[in-house]
Amino acid sequence: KKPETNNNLPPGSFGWPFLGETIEFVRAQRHGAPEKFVRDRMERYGSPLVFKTSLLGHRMAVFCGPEGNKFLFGNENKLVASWWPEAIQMLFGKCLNTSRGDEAKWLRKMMLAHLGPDALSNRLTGTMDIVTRLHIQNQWQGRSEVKVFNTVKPYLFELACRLFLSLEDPKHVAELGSLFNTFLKGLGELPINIPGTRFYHAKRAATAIKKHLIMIIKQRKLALKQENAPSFEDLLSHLLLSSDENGRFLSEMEIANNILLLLFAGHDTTAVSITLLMKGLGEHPDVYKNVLKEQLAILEEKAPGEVLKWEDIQKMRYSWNVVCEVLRLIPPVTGAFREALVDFEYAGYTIPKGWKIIWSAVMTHKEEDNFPNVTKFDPSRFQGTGPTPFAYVPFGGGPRMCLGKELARVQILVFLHNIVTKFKWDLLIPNEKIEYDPLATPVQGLPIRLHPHDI
Ligand code: HEM
Repeated sequence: KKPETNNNLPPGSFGWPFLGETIEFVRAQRHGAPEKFVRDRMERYGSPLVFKTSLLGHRMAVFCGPEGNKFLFGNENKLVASWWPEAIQMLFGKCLNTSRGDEAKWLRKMMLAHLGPDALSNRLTGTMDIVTRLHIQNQWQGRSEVKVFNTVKPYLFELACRLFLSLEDPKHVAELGSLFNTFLKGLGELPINIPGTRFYHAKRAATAIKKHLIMIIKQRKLALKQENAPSFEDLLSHLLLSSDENGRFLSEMEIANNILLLLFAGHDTTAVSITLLMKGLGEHPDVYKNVLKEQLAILEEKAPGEVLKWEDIQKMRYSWNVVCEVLRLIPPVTGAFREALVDFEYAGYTIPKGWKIIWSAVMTHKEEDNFPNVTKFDPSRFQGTGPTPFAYVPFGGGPRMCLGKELARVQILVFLHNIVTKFKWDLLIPNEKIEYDPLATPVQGLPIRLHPHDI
């Protein structure tokens, strides 16, 4: 790297050549306290609004606090644009994650037509309830102990395959699921593509997954051409049939890459969130009782066997506040990256063009200034007007805000409804350690003891 000539850079250190401060950054994540990396440096440099560092081979500026989040979310496509580390870019290929500007806008619009509130309200909520009931019947009922993360992850993957691809064949889903587990392990790595590295295995798994997806895409194309073909109202058909304003359609590989992105984003984050939610409820029996009360009131109004509807989800206000508090204390995603499109000034410092930038949910969520009594588990923080704007950002904000926020809300609440109305549970490992690799996960997968109730 050329030495920096600009002498108005934010305070901070670039650390070791090439490695920079990556080791400290990763160590904080693996110890379950990613905010420590940011907090230590803020203390060292006199609580600046931004500090510099070097991570994953890049010069970076870390923006601290709600003002930083507001600035970055409000300047997307003007001063900054979404950016992901090379390993992620190489594993996903050309897709929404690696797109910017108008291309990203078009992709988001197209996907939101299938994943936004309209689609969820009309069809998807009921489907999720049916799949969830079956899952609980097969994987939870009759068992006295389960590992929550290991149990919900395959179910959420199965659900994502069904919602996005109408793929239901258990053998095919299990095969893809196993490739996915290898793929996920490479996302937080340096892109060193030599046999034996996690990245190398992840790259091979990504190629195999995309091969499967292309085969499914080709079959669907044929099916859509047939007269009297069954109607597939899923994301895949939607991506195949939608073009931009110039009549451009996505190529088969672009569709495969985007579906790979959604399968990843659509199951791993929610599996982690549900696991953390079960942990939170296991630790706070009073909160569990209030959630149960709300969910029973919804259940009592339904005819036997009737599935959940969009209106039922809207009634789960207290339950959603509880989920929000879980995502505040342990945000599954620590934050995300941007790239400076031009040289610009922030908080009196220059951020040079090309530098990468981090916004951090783990930091703002754990600041006493933003959340009084910050370590207390208190869902009532989300009543009324809620937290300070831009302090609570588990899904990001602005034009690149999480595309699956609504889908995640429905997935989590549908699961919560079904699980609390059937079971109470105890945590078998109190204070089980959480590790970020790259998402927040209890190291033993959260083993619990189940106590079914008769309702
Ligand atoms: C509780 C669960 C979830 C959390 C905490 C979460 C969090 C996030 C975060 C922090 C970002 C980065 C935003 C940024 O770059 O500023 C993001 C992006 C994204 N999420 Fe989620 N997510 C969740 C669930 C989902 C689901 C269920 C989907 C499925 C469809 C999804 C799809 C995406 C996509 C496609 C992006 C990229 C958006 C873009 O670049 O424009 N997420 N998510």
